[in-house]
Amino acid sequence: MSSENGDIDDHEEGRLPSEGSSEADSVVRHPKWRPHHEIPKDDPAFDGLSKRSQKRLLKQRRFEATKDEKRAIEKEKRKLKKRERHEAIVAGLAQPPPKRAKPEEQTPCRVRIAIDCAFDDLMMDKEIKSMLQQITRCHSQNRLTQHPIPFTVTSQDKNTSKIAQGFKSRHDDHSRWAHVKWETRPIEQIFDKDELIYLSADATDVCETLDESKVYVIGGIVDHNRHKLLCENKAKTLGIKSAQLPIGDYIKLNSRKVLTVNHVFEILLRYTETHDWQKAFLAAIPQRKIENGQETEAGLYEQQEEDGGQTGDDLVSPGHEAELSEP
Ligand SMILES: C[S@@+](CC[C@H](N)C(=O)[O-])C[C@H]1O[C@@H](n2cnc3c(N)ncnc32)[C@H](O)[C@@H]1O
Repeated sequence: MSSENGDIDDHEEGRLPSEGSSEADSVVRHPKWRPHHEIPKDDPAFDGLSKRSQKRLLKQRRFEATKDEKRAIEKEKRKLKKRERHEAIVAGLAQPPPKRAKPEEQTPCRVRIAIDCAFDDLMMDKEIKSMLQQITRCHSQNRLTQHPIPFTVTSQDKNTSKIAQGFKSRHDDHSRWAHVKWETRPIEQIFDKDELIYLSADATDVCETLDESKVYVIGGIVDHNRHKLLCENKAKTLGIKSAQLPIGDYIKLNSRKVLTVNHVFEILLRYTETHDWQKAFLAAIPQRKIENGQETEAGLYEQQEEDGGQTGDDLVSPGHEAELSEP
């Protein structure tokens, strides 16, 4: 962009700084282009690295340098949101979040869910972390309702499962969570194939209702769609029926309809309460993911989360938001 005196604006993103060369002035770079001189020449950590690795290291350093500041900003934002929500509740403009139910006073649903955690090897460490948080959130949702859905987390051998090890290192007393079973065996060894329905956004069949004699399997993976058709293919290989949620019949999403484990879990939970898919989707899927700004209630219960006040969205690491909508 030319400034008033006709010079090239060096700050315009994607354009080379003016260095007197008319050729350089006319070259338009990719918006993510940054000058190479940012890579420190006298830092031995960069020696011998490929350009790509140098950039990665630089990016990591920038991230480390700004991490605390960004966290503090996020914390402030959360505080503000919490205050706003409180004020809205006091003013009668929003509903107070439901209270946690005591396990002994809850009546579990007959519908069952299994979270198939046999995909550790396909996830990076931060994705494993995200998976732990998503499972925690499923449990948190169960604690807020009178009729929780019992769920089994499968493939949880403590010697081989990164998820099991992750929970252990968090000193979480997860093994005592109400309405949750931790199974070392894989799904196909625990349940009869006939009672299993593998949920998959890629399935041809659509889940019209929830059948109390079935176990609905959610693929316990955060993969940002690197592994396309993963669960659909697994269901086929095991000879298990698969089905997708009827999202398209009720709401329009801004992007693809692959959801996170906790969102799928919450949709099923809300459906068992209301028997209304539309209400279930609007209650569980974040507003920004829904086209035409249909009012959602997603996040209404966030304050009561056990996972450090994180919202479902927070559970997705930066740059990985795609999976909410999905990749
Ligand atoms: C992040 S997704 C996994 C995506 C993975 N690439 C795949 O192909 O299965 C996590 C799980 O949520 C469930 N899920 C997500 N979106 C769904 C949808 N629209 N319908 C049914 N199940 C869905 C599936 O069980 C899926 O395995």
